[in-house]
Amino acid sequence: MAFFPPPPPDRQDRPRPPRPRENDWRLILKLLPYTRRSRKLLLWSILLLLPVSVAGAIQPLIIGQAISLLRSEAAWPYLEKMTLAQGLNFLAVLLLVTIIIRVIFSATQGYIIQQVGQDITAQVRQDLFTHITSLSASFFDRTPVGRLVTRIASDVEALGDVFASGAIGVLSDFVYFVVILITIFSLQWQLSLMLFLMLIPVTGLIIYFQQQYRKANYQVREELSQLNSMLQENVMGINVVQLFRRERFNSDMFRTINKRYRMEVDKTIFHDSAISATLEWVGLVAIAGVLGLGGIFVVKGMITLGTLSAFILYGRRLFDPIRQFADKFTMFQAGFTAIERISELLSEPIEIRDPEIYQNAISPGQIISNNQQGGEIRFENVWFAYKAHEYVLKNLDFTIRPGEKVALVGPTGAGKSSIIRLLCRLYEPTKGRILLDGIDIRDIPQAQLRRYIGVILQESFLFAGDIKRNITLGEDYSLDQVKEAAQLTNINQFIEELPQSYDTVLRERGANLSGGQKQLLAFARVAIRKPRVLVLDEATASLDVGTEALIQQALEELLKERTAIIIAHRLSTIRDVDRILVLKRGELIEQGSHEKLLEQKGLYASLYRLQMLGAAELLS
Ligand SMILES: Nc1ncnc2c1ncn2[C@@H]1O[C@H](COP(=O)(O)OP(=O)(O)OP(=O)(O)O)[C@@H](O)[C@H]1O
Repeated sequence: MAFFPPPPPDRQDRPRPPRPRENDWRLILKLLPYTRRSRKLLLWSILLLLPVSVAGAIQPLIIGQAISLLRSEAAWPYLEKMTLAQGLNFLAVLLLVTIIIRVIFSATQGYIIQQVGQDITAQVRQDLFTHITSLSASFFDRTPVGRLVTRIASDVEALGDVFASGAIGVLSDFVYFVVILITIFSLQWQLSLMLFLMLIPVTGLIIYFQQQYRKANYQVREELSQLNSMLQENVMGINVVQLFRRERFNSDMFRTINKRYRMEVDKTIFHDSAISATLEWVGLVAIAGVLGLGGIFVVKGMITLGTLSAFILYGRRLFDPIRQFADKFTMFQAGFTAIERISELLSEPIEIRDPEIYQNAISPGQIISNNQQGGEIRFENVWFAYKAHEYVLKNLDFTIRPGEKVALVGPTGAGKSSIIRLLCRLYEPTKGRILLDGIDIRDIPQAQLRRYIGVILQESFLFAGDIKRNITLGEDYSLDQVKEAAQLTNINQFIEELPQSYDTVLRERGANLSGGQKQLLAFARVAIRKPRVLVLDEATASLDVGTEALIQQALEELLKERTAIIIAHRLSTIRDVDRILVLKRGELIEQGSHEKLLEQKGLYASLYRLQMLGAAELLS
């Protein structure tokens, strides 16, 4: 059986309803540490807000003054001292200056903020990657890969958008809004008050639509994760899909999820459009109001036509930041959803940790005395359950001596692979403990533990990249060491016959190699690390007879003076091991040499007889 088991069936279930949401402010606070590195740049972009807003806010005032000049109404005192042409020229230059300030400063601010946004996004992406790769195997049992990919890719992207154009944009809209409010109230309070009062229903609507949009958006992201999971699963399992003619069936399933996704997206579009339309409408009503009330004031001589013109422009500009906020709001809400989902993932506990006090951690080799070889494995009353109370390993208690070769045998699902997963600390025992050379494996740093134990699975994963890197896996080994390992595992000749030898690039998952070649590479990968304990989980099952002969020879070399645990369904391949442990439903029911177990006439003997019978029938 494969080392990493298939996902439990409930994995593809419909998304769980969203958890109770965290307060938006608390979500933003979670991001604050990420801004630390960019503090200076952020400060600069905030400082630029004021000149940009003031320059924007005085433009209607300048236009109003120009109209007052043209109509010979009261204007600013120093304008009245000038001729009409001088006054208009002065106002035109002033307007130009405000435009230039706005263009230059906003562009600079935009550039700075994009940089900060990208920096923060990169940090979050990195943290997520590091965190995800540190999570235990049980987390991956319950989380579809597509969901993780969505979080690292599109959720982080949505977060980046918030920073790149949203966060400071909203702040700048707010500052602009406040500066305009102060300006208009100092110009004419009745008209200003009317404009201000119109903002109250708008705010109410924004809050309502914000909530609706947020809900819909959370579902959109969940459905997108489902969509990606399904896509990923179908691509990974494309052979099965095609061999079993599941194309149409899977396509129908995909259509259902796709439809659900589209329906959720429709909801977000509805709320998004509703808010823009409402704002547009309220903005127009506000201008009509200003015209009506302002017209009366002009007739009564309370204000000049210049001031009224300025107010009409302000009417639009006051709603501009709100309209822009509404536009960004979509992105902002998507960003909040993204932060929520990302922080959910970041707060996923790392269950398997290195010992607290790292310095005190011991490596198994350290305690081996000179006359001892090392590599003793001891399971001490080990119980283990993937799901609470459903024990798949029950009270296992055995010792494997240094250098001993032990085979694990038992029917499917007996718990053989689980034993190995516990030994490598991919999972922790529910009860009991596992000792390596007398040390609890929880006290051994994981890096050392994994170096001490070399595991070869039935199907080894190869990465896209060259052959050498697939053997070294990024560690510091010389080409000679790589060659030596390849020679030991009989794959050297094959590699050297390739056009680029050790630099030959493998496609993703080693798609350009045969199953046997992949397996031989996996052997080399372990051989170069010279582990004390060797674990083979059905490692030779996928090899043809010729390759197996090659491997058998390599194995003999590899197994010399090493402790080894071998899982093999073909019992003929494990006859020569020192001891066979027979498992049934998680319990150790027999142990001994091949001959001794045959004499016992227990489960092993009947399994062996069955296999021999099968082989004889095949031969006849
Ligand atoms: N990730 C998992 N989550 C839940 N249950 C699991 C998981 N992996 C395995 N199991 C269950 O644990 C039991 C033991 O599985 P294990 O893979 O250890 O068996 P095995 O003896 O290696 O089987 P095989 O001979 O088929 O490889 C099985 O009943 C299996 O269904």
